[in-house]
Amino acid sequence: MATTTEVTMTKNNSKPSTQPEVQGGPVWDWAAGHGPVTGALSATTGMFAVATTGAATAMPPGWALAVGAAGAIGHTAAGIRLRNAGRTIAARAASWLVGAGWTTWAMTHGPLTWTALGSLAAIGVGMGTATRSTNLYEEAREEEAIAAEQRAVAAELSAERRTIAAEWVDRIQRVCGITVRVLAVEQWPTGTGFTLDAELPGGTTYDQIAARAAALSADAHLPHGCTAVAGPGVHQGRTLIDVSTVNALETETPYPTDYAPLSLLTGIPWGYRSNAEQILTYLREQCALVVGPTGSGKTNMVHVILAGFARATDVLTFVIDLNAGSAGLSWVLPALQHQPAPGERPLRPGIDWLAGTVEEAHTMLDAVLRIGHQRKISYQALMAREDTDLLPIGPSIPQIMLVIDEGAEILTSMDKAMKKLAAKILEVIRMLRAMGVRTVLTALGSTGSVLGNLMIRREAKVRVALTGGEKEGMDLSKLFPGTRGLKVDQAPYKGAGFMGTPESAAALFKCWRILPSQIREIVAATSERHPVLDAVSATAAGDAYARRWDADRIAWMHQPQPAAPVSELDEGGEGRRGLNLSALRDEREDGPEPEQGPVSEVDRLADAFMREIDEHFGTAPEPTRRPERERPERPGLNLSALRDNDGDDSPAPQGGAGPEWLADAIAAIADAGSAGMKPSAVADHVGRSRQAVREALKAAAERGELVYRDNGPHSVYVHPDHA
Ligand SMILES: Nc1ncnc2c1ncn2[C@@H]1O[C@H](COP(=O)(O)OP(=O)(O)OP(=O)(O)O)[C@@H](O)[C@H]1O
Repeated sequence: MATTTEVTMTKNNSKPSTQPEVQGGPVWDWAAGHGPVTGALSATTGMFAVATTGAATAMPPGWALAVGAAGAIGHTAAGIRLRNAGRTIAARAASWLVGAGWTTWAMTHGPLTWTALGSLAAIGVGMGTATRSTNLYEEAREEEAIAAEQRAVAAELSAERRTIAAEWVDRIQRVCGITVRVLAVEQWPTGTGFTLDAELPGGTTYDQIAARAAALSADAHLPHGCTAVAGPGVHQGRTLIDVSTVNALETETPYPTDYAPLSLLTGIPWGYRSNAEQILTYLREQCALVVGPTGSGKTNMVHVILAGFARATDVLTFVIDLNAGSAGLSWVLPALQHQPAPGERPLRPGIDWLAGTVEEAHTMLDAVLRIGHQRKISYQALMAREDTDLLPIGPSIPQIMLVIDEGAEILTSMDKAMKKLAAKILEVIRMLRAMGVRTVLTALGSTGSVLGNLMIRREAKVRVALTGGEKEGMDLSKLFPGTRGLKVDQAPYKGAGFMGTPESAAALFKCWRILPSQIREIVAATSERHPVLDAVSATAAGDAYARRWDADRIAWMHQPQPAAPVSELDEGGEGRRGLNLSALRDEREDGPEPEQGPVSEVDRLADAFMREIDEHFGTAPEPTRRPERERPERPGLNLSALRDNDGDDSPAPQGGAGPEWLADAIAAIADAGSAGMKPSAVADHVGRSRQAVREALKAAAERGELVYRDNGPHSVYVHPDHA
């Protein structure tokens, strides 16, 4: 009767055999399952064998009946445990009983008669048919059970969605006085919130809801850092309301380690929204402005921006960082210090040009302007052929992204030298959009004077405000005009803030954290990927560009970075930091060779680096003559790197208002926010006599550059932005 067991277990017994192969005979697989036909065949042959053997050996017929009854009971119990359908259990029990009945009858009347054989055949066919039918029925039942389970989950989900929809319809009605109809609720895959797709009542616009974002968030008891932001829907009568329920901005997320190639045309990621969606910037025609007070994560963000440009195959990045070049250095030094193994190509820096001084910045901006003008002339035919008024940017004609750290401060500086620089930056912004030169400016504060500039307002629509918990001087309404409901305290985390682009409305965002080790990895990973400046541009840029990695131009990069204290600088003159490169050059060329063993080693390395770069990558045409020595410029005033670079208390030789250190003093006072600074603290900061500082600050207040807050011995000077 063992074979009948196999018939009834067909469905659950279909696993492939794991029995080891037996050598020397037919393989008898006891674990193999049966289909309805083989099962019935196996059962009937088994019954026939038992009946003939039993008849021949005079076995008591009751035994077969007893075994059949036991099988029927066992299978009924097993069927119940497996939750088989009643009809399946009945069919299997009946198979056992009919089989046992026939065997008993055949043992009594003889199995070798036509009647016995005929009835056995009929039983076999019946068993096969019944098994097939119960199997089909069980499969159908199983499928139906799965479908029912899915329907239950869906019903539960849609019940949850319906609850959310009803709750938000009520809330919007209560807080905004607008009755919307929610058409869909989509849960974010990250599990950190949901989006409502709502239909607005006639004559209502989504910004009426957007303006009440903070009130909606409070009404919904959302955790800190979570928002309910209404944005445009598929048409003007619909709105999408993003509701974040988990604060994704709180956690520090490392820069994604997939350093895959990017293109300026398909967007460069700068960070992510509360729903973990990446924010792409499209900078073919747009400039960008990143505002972040000290400690907000601005330097980190500049590195993330440079990482994106380094990964792009159609971008060359020029960096101006008068703060001792600190933002750009991390992208140059890994290449400069790289010791290629034999046969290995030297690394190219992650940026294509770094200006750490005012002179170098002028050289760079002049070259960029020449490039732009020459591109306009030389690429006329190409643009006509391509039927476009925008230069077709790509790996063969790369876009130049000019990243200027604290660039907004240069633009608003009152200093004469800075004004000259500012004029060139503005010319680049105004003239070279079509020719593939765009800028990213950073600013310490969103001062009215930065955004008061029409050019910046018009050209820099990609805007970022890193708040990092800082409230002073953070005027989001100036940076994101027309967007209401943004509050600085929604993003009190470093690297978090608000970001808006023409494609993505201003809302909360977070920048990835990028570590120096990742910068080194990206420099290595992208070294072979950077485009080469097109010949037209390289010729226009001339020696200034071709010799940008010359030893004398990059010698400062090897100087110890922390600025020397004022006293040292004043005493020796030797201690002047790497900012004034021309000073280094002059000493070597005009006077006796100074005792600078390490510098000559540096020169040697730098020369080798320059040779290798040109040899392997041909980044620039070989210059035919030494560049004219440039007239040293007075260093600028309003940047921290230049703070200690002054000479004395006398007025600036250019006739600028106040002594040279005044801009530094004003910057420090601005940094102090609404608390302001006492003249004595300013004197300590700039290392000047109190008397001289008092007079200069007073004069600045009279010119309107500072505000004097009279409070007896606690009187302070406050920057107009914070007054
Ligand atoms: N995206 C980020 N995620 C998490 N933490 C960050 C992020 N960005 C910056 N931080 C933290 O904030 C600190 C300051 O960052 P960063 O130096 O970039 O700020 P900053 O605004 O440039 O300040 P400073 O002007 O003083 O250099 C970092 O050391 C890091 O601990």
